[in-house]
Amino acid sequence: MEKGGDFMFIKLTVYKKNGLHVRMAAAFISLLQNLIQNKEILKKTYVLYQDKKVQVNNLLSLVSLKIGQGEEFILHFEEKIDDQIVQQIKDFFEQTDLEDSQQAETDRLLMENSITLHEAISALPNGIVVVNSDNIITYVNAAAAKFLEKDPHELINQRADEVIPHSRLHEVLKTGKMELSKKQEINHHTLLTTRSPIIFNGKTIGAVAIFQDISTIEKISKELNEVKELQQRLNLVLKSVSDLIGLTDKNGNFIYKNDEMDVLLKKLNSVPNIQSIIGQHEWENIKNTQNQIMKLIQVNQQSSYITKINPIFVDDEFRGTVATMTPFDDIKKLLEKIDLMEQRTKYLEMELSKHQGFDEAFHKIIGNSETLKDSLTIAAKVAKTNSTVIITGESGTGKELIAKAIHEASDRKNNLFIRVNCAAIPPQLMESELFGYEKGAFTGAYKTHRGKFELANKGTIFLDEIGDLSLDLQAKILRVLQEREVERIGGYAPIQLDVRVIVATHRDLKKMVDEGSFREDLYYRLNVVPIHLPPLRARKEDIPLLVEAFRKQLNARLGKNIKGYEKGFMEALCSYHWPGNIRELQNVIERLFNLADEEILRCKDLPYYISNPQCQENKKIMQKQNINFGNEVLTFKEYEKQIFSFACQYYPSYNQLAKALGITHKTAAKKIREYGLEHLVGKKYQMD
Ligand SMILES: Nc1ncnc2c1ncn2[C@@H]1O[C@H](COP(=O)(O)OP(=O)(O)OP(=O)(O)O)[C@@H](O)[C@H]1O
Repeated sequence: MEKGGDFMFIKLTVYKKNGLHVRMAAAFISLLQNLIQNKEILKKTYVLYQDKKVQVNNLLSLVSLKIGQGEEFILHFEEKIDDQIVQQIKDFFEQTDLEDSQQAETDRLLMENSITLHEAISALPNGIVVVNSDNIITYVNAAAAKFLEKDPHELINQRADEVIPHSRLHEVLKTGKMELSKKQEINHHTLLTTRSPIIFNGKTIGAVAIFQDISTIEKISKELNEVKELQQRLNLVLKSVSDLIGLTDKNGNFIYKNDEMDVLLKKLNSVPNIQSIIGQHEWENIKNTQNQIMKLIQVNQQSSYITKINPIFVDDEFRGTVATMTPFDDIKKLLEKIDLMEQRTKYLEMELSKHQGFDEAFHKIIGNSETLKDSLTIAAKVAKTNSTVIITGESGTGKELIAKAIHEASDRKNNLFIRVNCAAIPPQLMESELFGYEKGAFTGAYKTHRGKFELANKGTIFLDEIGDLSLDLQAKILRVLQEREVERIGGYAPIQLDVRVIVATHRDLKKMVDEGSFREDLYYRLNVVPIHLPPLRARKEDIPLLVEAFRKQLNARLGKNIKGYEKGFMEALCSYHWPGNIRELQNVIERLFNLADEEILRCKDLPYYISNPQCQENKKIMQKQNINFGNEVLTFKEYEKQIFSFACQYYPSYNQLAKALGITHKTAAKKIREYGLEHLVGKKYQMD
């Protein structure tokens, strides 16, 4: 025994056959508890064996030292112990058998320890499986049974490798080597398994497997990885946007800012908080109202930003803000670009519809001028509807041609296109022409006659020269347009109609309305889709195209083989002002075809007034000089007929003729009809 100050070391030898076995260790602890009543002293009493040091009153620790027979160990007190006690301890190790009282106390201690140990192991969250040297399971705690999804009694006495997937305990039994923290999956649990041999007296008497469930940790770590990945992605996104983005804490200090925001803050050279950008007032506003703000903020002289600040509230508590700023110049430029693109798209759409959109019905309308294409674009669009169309333009500009094309391009194309020249039909016949009559409605009505409107049912009626209709008939037409029904003269019941109405005029209807010669209500009824055809002189680029088209048509029709034109021919045509428009051009070309002996059209064959533009003004004078009244005095009617038969030959249209004679278009049409001179109209116009 050694004593040093308060320290005491007692050297003891274990003589018992099985060394310091469990029962003896329990008896030893029980003895010490009896001898040393002061628990504090006992707590500080240790057993030193080889290089290990354990508390003496811990049975498991003591037994785990595995002190064998004849081996020595040191009992170390940190307090001074009575010599008597020391002697009793020594005696205990020298005595051979335990006394009865010692025996009973030992059993109690052992029992207590075993139960405590069992409870502790059972309650462990880690699974524990113990096997004997034959790899038969001898112990399973509740956690292990749960991982294996079996009752403990189903596992006890079973071979471990038969009931535990990848048990490997037999390997541990074989090698005697510990396997530390090996990962394995058992029934959806991710487990870290430590397997160690149980060695006693140098022999492997069994093995123990300890399973630690790391499923939750695994899940958390996976989630953590995902969060990390997400964060990295978010960082990348925030870095790659050109907007300025930042997160602030509740004091406005930036806790995150992307590079662009960083650059701005550095430029501002002030405290790096959001207040330095939006001002203290706005900041207070956000905090108090919990509202988002979106403002154009001029940060410095050069730059302003569309700034959006969203407050972050958690459980009604203000936690900070998310700020995004978009350079306003960028947006302005973008808006300008969008505007430009929109304009371009519109232009391209229009161009496209001009080139592609026309129905085949429009292909016979020759011309490439913008003005004509604009008119055709409207015509092609309106063809698909049932709207009333009014076509205006000088005589010979192609009003009827367009009206027909609209009909041909419409769903009505398989039904009739009925043309009514309102200037050519005498007013007294007009009503019966338009609306028809019942048998016996008036003298001479021997049978029922269907009017043009009726004939055009399901098709199109084209009322040419609508401006020449009497006010009375205008009212009747208006009724048809409103009611979509006609009543034959002498008829009793109205007839329902489905007619598409297209009207045309060379007159200024608006002016006529102002003058009271055209009904205002009808004017607005008709003016739904106006299409204006420009005169040929306003689209001279179409002349070569038209001439070429007429050349081909006439070659085919007249069996000729005119191949081209003399130099200067086209120029002469283009410098003429074509008062009779395309009809006049068509007639001139046809006349040249008749005159041509060669394969080309020559300038010398052109009418004098076309090849010599300076003579055009003299034409009227020459015409006037040509009137010959003779020596006989005739009746006024006969003179009138002579005047009309002379004059109408020199003008290609009623309109021009009327202008030349200083009368209305209507009167001119009436007189020509009256004297049956229609076949002479424009006859000498080219011949002059
Ligand atoms: N763009 C064109 N392409 C080919 N031929 C055309 C074109 N425009 C008109 N024409 C032809 O010119 C002639 C006159 O056309 P249309 O009768 O349609 O004119 P309009 O304006 O109705 O005349 P008006 O007012 O005297 O009745 C027709 O033979 C027609 O085929």
